Amino acid sequence: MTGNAIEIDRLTKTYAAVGGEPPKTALDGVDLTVRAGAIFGLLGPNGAGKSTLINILAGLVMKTSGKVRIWGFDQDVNPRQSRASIGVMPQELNMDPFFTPRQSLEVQAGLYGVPKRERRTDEILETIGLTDKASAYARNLSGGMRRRLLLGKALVHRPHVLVLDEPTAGVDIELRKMLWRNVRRLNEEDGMTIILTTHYLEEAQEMCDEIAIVDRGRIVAQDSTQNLVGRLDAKALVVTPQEDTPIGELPGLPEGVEMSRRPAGAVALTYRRGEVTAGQLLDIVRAAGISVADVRSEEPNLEDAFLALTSHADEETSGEAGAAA
Ligand SMILES: Nc1ncnc2c1ncn2[C@@H]1O[C@H](COP(=O)(O)OP(=O)(O)OP(=O)(O)O)[C@@H](O)[C@H]1O
Repeated sequence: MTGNAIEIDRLTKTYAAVGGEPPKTALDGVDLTVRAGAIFGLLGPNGAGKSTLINILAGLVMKTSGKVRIWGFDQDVNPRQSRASIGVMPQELNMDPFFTPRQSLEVQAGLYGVPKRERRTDEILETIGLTDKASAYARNLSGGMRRRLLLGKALVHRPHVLVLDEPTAGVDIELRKMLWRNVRRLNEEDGMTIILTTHYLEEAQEMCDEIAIVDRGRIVAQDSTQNLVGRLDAKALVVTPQEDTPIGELPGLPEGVEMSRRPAGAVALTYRRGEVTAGQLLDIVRAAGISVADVRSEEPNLEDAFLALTSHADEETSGEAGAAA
């Protein structure tokens, strides 16, 4: 497919009231598209609605309203085809302790209606590095092995779209590397579209070519990783003055340059690339009679972008959110 792997229009989910708790709106009008062939990151603070979104894609949670299309198939119109187009590696490790990895993969393939001759159980066992544990009971597998088995189960029906919900939460470095190697290979060699949630921003920055940030049930940003990082106040020049020339006001700062205070009398001047240069800012500082003791430049990263978009500082004090980048 050359178009979009996922198209979501005005998706809402309200969980019904339970035990004195009011109803909870977990998704509030989400519009989201994921390009076929992308490695797409879904980021957001705890409780933002990421799992709800993924579980709706997986067909595990019923949406309240809105449209979901997976690989071109509308979930309401073609539920079987849309379900067959997606594989989900869930967060939790619940699996039947009396199944071996081989049996688990076979049962899963059966559930998806994959004919026996088309099953790729050995190949998947090899991919997830469980060939020598193929006949061990799941209860005897380590946490890392169980997680790999969950990945294997998500692959039995050769889905076009693979969704990974926090795949590397709490796993060791070896397993994390192995998972990412597999994900990259599935994306590059098999052309699989990958959607993942992670709390590790560095990982998202490294792995994903596109990212959506979810906050309180809404998408607050969706862009290429590069643009997302670059579109916030792109750089900050941190200037520390000599003690005898503290920095007060800085007349002549161009519009769009923000000044925020740092420890030891320093200030951070946040500016956008292309609009002004560090040299011009330093000239303005010197023209204000300030002797510069130290100057350094800060590059933004995904964490800055994330914090600026989800910090909610705008509710209390307007305009502070992006100033620390
Ligand atoms: N079954 C449920 N019944 C009622 N409320 C729920 C249910 N599942 C989730 N919620 C609520 O919906 C909101 C979104 O939860 P969700 O699990 O989708 O967030 P998340 O972004 O995946 O968070 P985390 O990163 O902690 O997994 C939260 O306020 C949560 O308490």
